[in-house]
Amino acid sequence: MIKVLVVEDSVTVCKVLFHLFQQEAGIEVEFAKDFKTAKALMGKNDYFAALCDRCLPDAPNGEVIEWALAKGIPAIVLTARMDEDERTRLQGLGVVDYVLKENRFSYQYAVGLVKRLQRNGDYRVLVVDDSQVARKQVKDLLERHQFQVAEADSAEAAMIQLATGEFKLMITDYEMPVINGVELICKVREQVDRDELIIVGLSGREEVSARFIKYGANDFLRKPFFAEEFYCRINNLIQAQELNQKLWQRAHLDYLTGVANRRYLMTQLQDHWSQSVASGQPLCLAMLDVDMFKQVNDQHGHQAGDRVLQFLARELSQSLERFVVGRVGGEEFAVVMPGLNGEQAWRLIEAVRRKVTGQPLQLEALSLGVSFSAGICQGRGDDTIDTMLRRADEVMYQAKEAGRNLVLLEEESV
Ligand SMILES: Nc1nc2c(ncn2[C@@H]2O[C@H](COP(=O)(O)OP(=O)(O)OP(=O)(O)O)[C@@H](O)[C@H]2O)c(=O)[nH]1
Repeated sequence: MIKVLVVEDSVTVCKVLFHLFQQEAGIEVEFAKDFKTAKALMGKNDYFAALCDRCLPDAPNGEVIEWALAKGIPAIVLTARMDEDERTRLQGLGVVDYVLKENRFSYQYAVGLVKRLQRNGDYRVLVVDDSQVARKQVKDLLERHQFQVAEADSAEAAMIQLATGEFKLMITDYEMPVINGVELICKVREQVDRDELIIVGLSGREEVSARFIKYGANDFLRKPFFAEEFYCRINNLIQAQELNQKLWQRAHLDYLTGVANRRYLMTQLQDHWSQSVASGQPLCLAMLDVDMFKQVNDQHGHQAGDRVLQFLARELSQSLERFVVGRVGGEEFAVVMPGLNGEQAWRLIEAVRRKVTGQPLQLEALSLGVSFSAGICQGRGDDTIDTMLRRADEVMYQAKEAGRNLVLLEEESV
């Protein structure tokens, strides 16, 4: 939970912001109607950010903004008017942004900005430039928007840092000794695609801008650039990437449990099977079905049934981190286990069965015992993914017939 302070003397603006913040989980908002109250609150509370009215009865010239910044609180300015001089002055002070109090979209933008800053805190950015002064300028801008920033003074140093795979964004200059920014992008793109790492090129040379994009940058900025444009571009790129990730998740993951959906599991199974055939490494497939699941729904309701599915999916994902877990039907899950032979796969799934049956699921006052039956087969030379699925399914039904709460390995896979 983060705490945000709104310093604003207009009751209407406070009401609108209160309403908008209330819809956001994880943000607590406090209000101060004047500079004096704001100072007292900032003195005793830790604020993640402050939305500060530029003109208050007891602070008509943005004094509250400077006060918040001096306390290390990121400040977003609320203002009725803005001109070029004031914009430059505010940027110089180091504010996050300013919001013109025009309409409800302005306030939505302000609330969205707080959420953006909160998420930015999880993102690492690499700034690549041989000039320390230029690196510092970009780093300062990024830190103002809460990004975690690392620096590299050459393309070679950047490649080493990028190998950690921790970065969301790289901002690179063009002109650097030995390897320039465009060459760096070419090298990076051999390993990491546009969805995994956003790259922005910086250059004062017009002809370089297009080359940045052609060779794999997501965007570029001409130097010298305005801080406001810099932030708009970076935020847009990150929002687009977040949206892509959301779309990817919707297309590939099961909405209820968060594990792979049927289609994604099938493509993963196909890929792993092709690799297994090519490498000669074993591949096992397990099909799991919750026992007496209809009874759970009938006796305790559909919601309780959903909780059982979520519980099992969580247990499977946690215990089988290295493998692909998917929900392939109502109460049916599958696990793709490359590199394991039948015995090894059986031991692993059996360990999960013991763990699941050993800890009843607590649903408020209700304690629900959950168990599953599973069938495992190891891929053979003449298999397709369909024959593997059929064989694992058949063994799973044998486990059901044998009394449930049982993991069986296909005889031929022993
Ligand atoms: N809560 C919930 N139930 C689901 C979902 N999808 C399928 N089901 C239910 O899963 C149940 C499956 O029941 P059955 O196939 O008869 O199997 P079972 O009761 O688990 O019995 P055995 O498999 O023989 O142990 C049905 O009642 C479906 O309505 C879901 O997403 N949520």
